[in-house]
Amino acid sequence: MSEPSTIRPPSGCAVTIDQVSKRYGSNTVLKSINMAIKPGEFFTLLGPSGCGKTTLLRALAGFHGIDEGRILFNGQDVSRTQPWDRNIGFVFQNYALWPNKTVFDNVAYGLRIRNVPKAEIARRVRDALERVELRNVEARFPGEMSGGMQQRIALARALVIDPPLLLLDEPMSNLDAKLRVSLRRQLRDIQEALGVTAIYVTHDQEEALELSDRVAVMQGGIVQQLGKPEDIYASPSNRFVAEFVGAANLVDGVLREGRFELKGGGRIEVPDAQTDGPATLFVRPEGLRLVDPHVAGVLPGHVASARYVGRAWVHEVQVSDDEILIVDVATRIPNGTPVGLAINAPRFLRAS
Ligand SMILES: Nc1ncnc2c1ncn2[C@@H]1O[C@H](COP(=O)(O)OP(=O)(O)OP(=O)(O)O)[C@@H](O)[C@H]1O
Repeated sequence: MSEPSTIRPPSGCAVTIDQVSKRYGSNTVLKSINMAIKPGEFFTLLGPSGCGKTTLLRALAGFHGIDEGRILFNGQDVSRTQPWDRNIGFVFQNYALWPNKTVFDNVAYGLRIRNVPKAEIARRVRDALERVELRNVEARFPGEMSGGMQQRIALARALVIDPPLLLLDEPMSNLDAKLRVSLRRQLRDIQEALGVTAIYVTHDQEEALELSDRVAVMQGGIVQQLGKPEDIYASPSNRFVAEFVGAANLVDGVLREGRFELKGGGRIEVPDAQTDGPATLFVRPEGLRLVDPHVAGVLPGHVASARYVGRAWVHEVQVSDDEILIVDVATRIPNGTPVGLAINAPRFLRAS
């Protein structure tokens, strides 16, 4: 093992992932990953099950090694540094609290192994619990507490050592929807107040978009797109990203002289389209408007179905035998009604 190299800058640390690859036998689960995460950034690894996001997070923590590449904290190579010398806070999906230890002992653990004096431990445990808005719970046991409280204790335990880097592996996935939303906000407030760098793993696109400064969308051990939530949502770089980060209409066809001709028939005016040729139209449901089908340049169709999702009625509009587009509308329109579709901001992906 190399000499102890506890990395402890005053606030959030910069994380560089440089050409990192990881194999399990013949299965390469991380393929030359490159990322530069800024100090104090809230950065999310988003992707479906098996894409490699947990493997990457655990490699950052030092829980397992990497086969190629380097991991740098504030410019310092930690690829071979043991987990306890990386000085990171880690929050697990299942909380990983010790059931037979009190809340105090759970939170104090990281300080005790660092030989912090007793009085300071008491103060820092109290401060960490207050930070997650838990008071008078030190003597209780995790099993007596709700899932949301247990996750806040796990967060307090990660933060008590004052880490420059906080790693979180699907920490909300066992909680109900309402609690997830309130905990998200609390987590983001705490992260910003402390200035700690956070790297968060999730398969929940809504969570990723709401929480993050930047998101890396992963699939098959590769980063498909890395950017700000609004850019990834509005301008996905390919079909996978378009479909993974929200509802998407993706329609194959040909661009010709300011019009998009759908493969299955029908056309729509797209005066700003730059190039002609085969293309895939990409538009979110909220980017389509229902208009009079007789207006020139709109795509005619009829309402095939509608379902209520709270914020809107999601309508399916049949525009050809094998093409259905989805559009958000404030009120329900009966099935079979002839409608026209107009596009607010069409974008085109390379043809597939
Ligand atoms: N210890 C291991 N031994 C062998 N293969 C593994 C091991 N851990 C993970 N894998 C494989 O590596 C790939 C990536 O797994 P990983 O857990 O990183 O994905 P993930 O995106 O986090 O998915 P999930 O959300 O389901 O945890 C998967 O194919 C998985 O089966």
